[in-house]
Amino acid sequence: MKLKLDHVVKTFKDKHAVDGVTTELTNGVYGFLGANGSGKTTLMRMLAAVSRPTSGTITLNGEEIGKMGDRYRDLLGYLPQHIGYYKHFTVEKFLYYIASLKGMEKKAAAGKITELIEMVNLTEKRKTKMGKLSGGMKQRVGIAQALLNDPKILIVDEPTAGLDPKERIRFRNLLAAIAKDRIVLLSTHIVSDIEYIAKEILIMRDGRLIEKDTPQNLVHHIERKVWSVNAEEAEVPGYQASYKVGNISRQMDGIQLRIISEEKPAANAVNVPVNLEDLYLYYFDEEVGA
Ligand SMILES: Nc1ncnc2c1ncn2[C@@H]1O[C@H](COP(=O)(O)OP(=O)(O)OP(=O)(O)O)[C@@H](O)[C@H]1O
Repeated sequence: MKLKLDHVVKTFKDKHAVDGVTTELTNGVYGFLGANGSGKTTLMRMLAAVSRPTSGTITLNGEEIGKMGDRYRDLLGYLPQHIGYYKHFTVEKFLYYIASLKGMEKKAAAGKITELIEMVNLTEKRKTKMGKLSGGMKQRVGIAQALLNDPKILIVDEPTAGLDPKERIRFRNLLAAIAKDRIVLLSTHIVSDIEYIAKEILIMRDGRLIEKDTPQNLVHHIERKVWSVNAEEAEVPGYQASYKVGNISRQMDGIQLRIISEEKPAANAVNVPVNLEDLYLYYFDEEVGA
């Protein structure tokens, strides 16, 4: 299966929220990484056929998704950034409700719901009201509802916002397992969400796709640009003014700064192994995602 984007643009008045994205996606997890406002949600909504491109095309195996109508929706599972959960519904009732909206027969839905509740590890909570679940549990119900129709394309927009680290790991593992024979598109600004599971990372900035590569290649790309520097407290502001500074660790014998720089930033600077958070800092000159 191949999802192809060709010069996709979405404009709101004179704002180019998505500005000419061209790429191809096949089975596996793709992590869309970008700062707030970089256009991830706008792109996800177009991929979910909730909105249409202002110009450009999105095709699935050569057919424009906007023209496929229900045939596309039947292949699609979508967990939007904000989803209404009906807090008085139990987990099970909520899933039956979504299944009926998707046009599933009750009998088929029953088997699928049991299977999915098990898969997202909520069997003990199936009779619990949605309002009583933690954020992570709600997101897992969100994934379950998106998987009801056994979609071949799963789109999840910022799924880990508000989850604690343990819930994030669980969610990540769940997506990795799901992605075996599906296209999974995940948008996030948290590097660790996709570090281990993404086949490729797509970096978005100002509506544009500025990089698309495997995590390993992206890291390799900045290999000689990540430095560790020993400094005195008084030197820290100077480094911060001149360089992109990541971690600052204060130790017994001084301060260690992690610096992203094309050139060696100090005589005592040494190159250190790169991680994806360095990548985020390299591309987005701002605070590193949690
Ligand atoms: N309906 C709209 N009307 C006007 N501007 C919009 C609309 N939707 C998005 N935008 C603008 O388009 C840009 C991209 O927004 P988008 O929500 O796609 O970014 P994002 O990367 O998903 O950010 P976030 O993580 O904050 O959701 C932003 O500047 C946003 O203000």
